[in-house]
Amino acid sequence: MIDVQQVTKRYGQHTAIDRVTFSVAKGEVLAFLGPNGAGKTTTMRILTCFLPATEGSARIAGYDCQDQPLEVKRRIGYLPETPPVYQELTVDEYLRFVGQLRGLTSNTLTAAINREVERLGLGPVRHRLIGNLSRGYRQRVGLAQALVHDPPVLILDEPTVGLDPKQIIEIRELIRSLAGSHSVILSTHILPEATAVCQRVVIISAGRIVAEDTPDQLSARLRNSEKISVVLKRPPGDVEARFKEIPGVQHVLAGGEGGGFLLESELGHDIREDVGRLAVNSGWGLVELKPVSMTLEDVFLRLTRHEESMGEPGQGSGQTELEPMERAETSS
Ligand SMILES: Nc1ncnc2c1ncn2[C@@H]1O[C@H](COP(=O)(O)OP(=O)(O)OP(=O)(O)O)[C@@H](O)[C@H]1O
Repeated sequence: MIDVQQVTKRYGQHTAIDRVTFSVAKGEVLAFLGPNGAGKTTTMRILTCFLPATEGSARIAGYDCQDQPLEVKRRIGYLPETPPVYQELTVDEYLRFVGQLRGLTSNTLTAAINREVERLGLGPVRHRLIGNLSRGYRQRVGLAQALVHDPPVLILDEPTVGLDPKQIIEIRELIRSLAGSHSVILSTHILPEATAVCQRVVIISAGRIVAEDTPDQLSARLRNSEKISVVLKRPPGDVEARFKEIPGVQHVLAGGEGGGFLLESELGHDIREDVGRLAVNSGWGLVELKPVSMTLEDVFLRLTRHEESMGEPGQGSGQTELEPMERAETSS
């Protein structure tokens, strides 16, 4: 239903997204997960025909976002980060206005408005001015305008930002209820939101897709490698290379201050004895050696943390961040 192939967007010299490729099946809810500035809004804007891609192709229901924007727009509902509502209209008036823009007429229009008012629990406020509504209600009105023409595809950009916990739960439930009947892309920087609401997660970092899977599979991959934490008082300069010589060690990460290292090995390959022996025999001052478990959150942070330290996508260190997931893939 949504097909994005090798899409790149450059703003002048700055590459905002770099060869982004993913697809969303009919009735599927996909999370587009990434930290601020990763390129989520840029991708949403290309899909909704607000921006042309510099390279690559984006298609919705078979129509090209660049060449057939009217056909695409007929088939999508879009909720941008800030809901596009008119404060001086009532909810009813606004939905009527949007419905008419979407080409709905008389009976169909009234039925569509009633359907969305019911679906979004807007009954108590339908005759109130939007400007006087709480942020949660305004967000629901934003969703109602995206749904009023009953599009097969919904594109939601950070739909729960700024809402209170109760409102967040309500909006998430609503999005979940759209699965099956609608194809949805939900852009978010909140990992639990992605895993709670979506059937599949695409993780974007510095304009590149760094992982794509179901929430369960992403977690399962974590269990496919073993990790130990090692702390040394006197690590030598070539400690990482020395650790890598141990059979089964796949990856060594320097863990910040205090001589800490994270070693990853194949599932079922217990490297603790070899690591301990090497550290003790070499006089490195072994003070800690323990297994660690990583959560999905840890992996997300590792996949995306270079965001702060690197700018342009495609310039080097992003590859290092990719390795843990790629390695997990080969061992699963
Ligand atoms: N019009 C623009 N001109 C120049 N650079 C831009 C423009 N819009 C976005 N960018 C840059 O492109 C990159 C991606 O921005 P984008 O808004 O798509 O990220 P995002 O993942 O949606 O982040 P956020 O959640 O903060 O909105 C950022 O580095 C941003 O500064």
